[in-house]
Amino acid sequence: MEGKVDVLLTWLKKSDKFYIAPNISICESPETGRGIVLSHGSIRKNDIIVSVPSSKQLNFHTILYHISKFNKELNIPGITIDRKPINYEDNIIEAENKAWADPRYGLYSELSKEFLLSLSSFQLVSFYILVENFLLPKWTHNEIYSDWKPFFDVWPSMEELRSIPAIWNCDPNSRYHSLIEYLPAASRKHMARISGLVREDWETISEVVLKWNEIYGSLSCTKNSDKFTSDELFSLFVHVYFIINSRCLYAKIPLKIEDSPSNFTLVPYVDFMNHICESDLHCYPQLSPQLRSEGENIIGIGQFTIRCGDHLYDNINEELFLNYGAHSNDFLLNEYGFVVDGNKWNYLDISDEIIELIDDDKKEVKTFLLEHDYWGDYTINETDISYRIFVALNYYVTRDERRVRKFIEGYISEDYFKPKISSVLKELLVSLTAKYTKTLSELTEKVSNLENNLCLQNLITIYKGYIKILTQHLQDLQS
Ligand SMILES: C[S@@+](CC[C@H](N)C(=O)[O-])C[C@H]1O[C@@H](n2cnc3c(N)ncnc32)[C@H](O)[C@@H]1O
Repeated sequence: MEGKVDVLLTWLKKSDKFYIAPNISICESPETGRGIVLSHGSIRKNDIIVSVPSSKQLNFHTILYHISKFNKELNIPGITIDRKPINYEDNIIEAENKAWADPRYGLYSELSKEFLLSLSSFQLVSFYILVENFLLPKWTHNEIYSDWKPFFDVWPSMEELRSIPAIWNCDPNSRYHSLIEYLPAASRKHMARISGLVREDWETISEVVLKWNEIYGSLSCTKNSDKFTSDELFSLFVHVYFIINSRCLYAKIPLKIEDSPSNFTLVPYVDFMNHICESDLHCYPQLSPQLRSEGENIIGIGQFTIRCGDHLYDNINEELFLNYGAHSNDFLLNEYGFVVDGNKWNYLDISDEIIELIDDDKKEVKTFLLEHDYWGDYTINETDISYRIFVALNYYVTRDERRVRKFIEGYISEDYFKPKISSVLKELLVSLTAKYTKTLSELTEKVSNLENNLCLQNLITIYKGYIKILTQHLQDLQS
């Protein structure tokens, strides 16, 4: 990887707008992959760690710009190449000549402005990466590579992404499909939602990808060898999808402001930063708008800079971190494929268990809770049992509409209901603890029989986190 990082830096340094602190470097570990570390000296508050020009980022705008290098009719003022009026005949001859050398002239010219603008960021970025990183080298017998190759080459392999549950579910080649049954309910729901998005996005772009694969893969003289099978293409798409999902950084995309999941950019080198649970302490991102000088072609959305937060980095080899958000282990596992021991943002979603307990035949409890907007979404974190759980149990146990309403309105405190609901609550927490302890021991036994157990270890960490939360509240109830 060291050589690939050097190539990446050489590529980035071609832009005089790229800056990198002289005292950082890349480290690599089997648990966290690549990360940025301090190599000497110190880095203090507001120091710039790395700053990447707009033109070196991959996002909805820069991709449209690059496609317009090949598709001369793609014209979106301020985003695509600012062209002089074109002579159509010359243009066709030029395109035909170039198409022999680089298939992108022909292919990207097939993409209409309407089609491109109708795609979400995820769809356009994954489509573009799939073509540039995988299809182009295959079709051209490794003669033509994308300009983004130095960036692509430092991304994780599919094997490195193996602990993401939606990959176990979507990728027909995944060896971890059997682990799905051990996913906690929250993770299972999250996995199902992401799997749905993967399939939806594939549905949208696959028509063009499969068609191009047919046409260009068949031009070869080496019998079909340049064609991917549709399963291979889908696997590659899944790989690309999770590279994007685990590395994208929030950034406003002017063409996609209304579609919040589309507001992201991929930023080389910045995407080596690993996550830390503490928020507002470590490094932080800044996006400065593009300044346009006269006659200059503007590419992209703005310079992306990472600065040092309050934490002083002054230990050699100390890792520089970014906080990806206040995320629980269920969230981190599903979006990024890792978990953190003792993650303070962990919580437990016990909606299914509470609903099973309180949903009586007459639907009396459900009707009351629905009417007051307290049906479902019942969670517990390290410090609190959610107010919603108290409302639900208070009504389930007492059926005292008047007093529960007053509790909802804040006129009656928890102290009135606590003695009434404590045995039901305790029973529930005890049974959940027993359930998770059983799953934990099954997983622990399984893990000892497996060579490569990262995926199982992650699940074990999640269940240990749940048991810790439950034990804490049981102790509180006992005291
Ligand atoms: C934005 S990338 C960070 C760079 C990444 N380590 C690499 O090798 O390229 C996010 C990925 O890094 C890994 N990662 C980030 N923070 C981590 C952490 N605290 N513990 C374990 N893995 C982490 C996960 O694989 C995650 O999907």
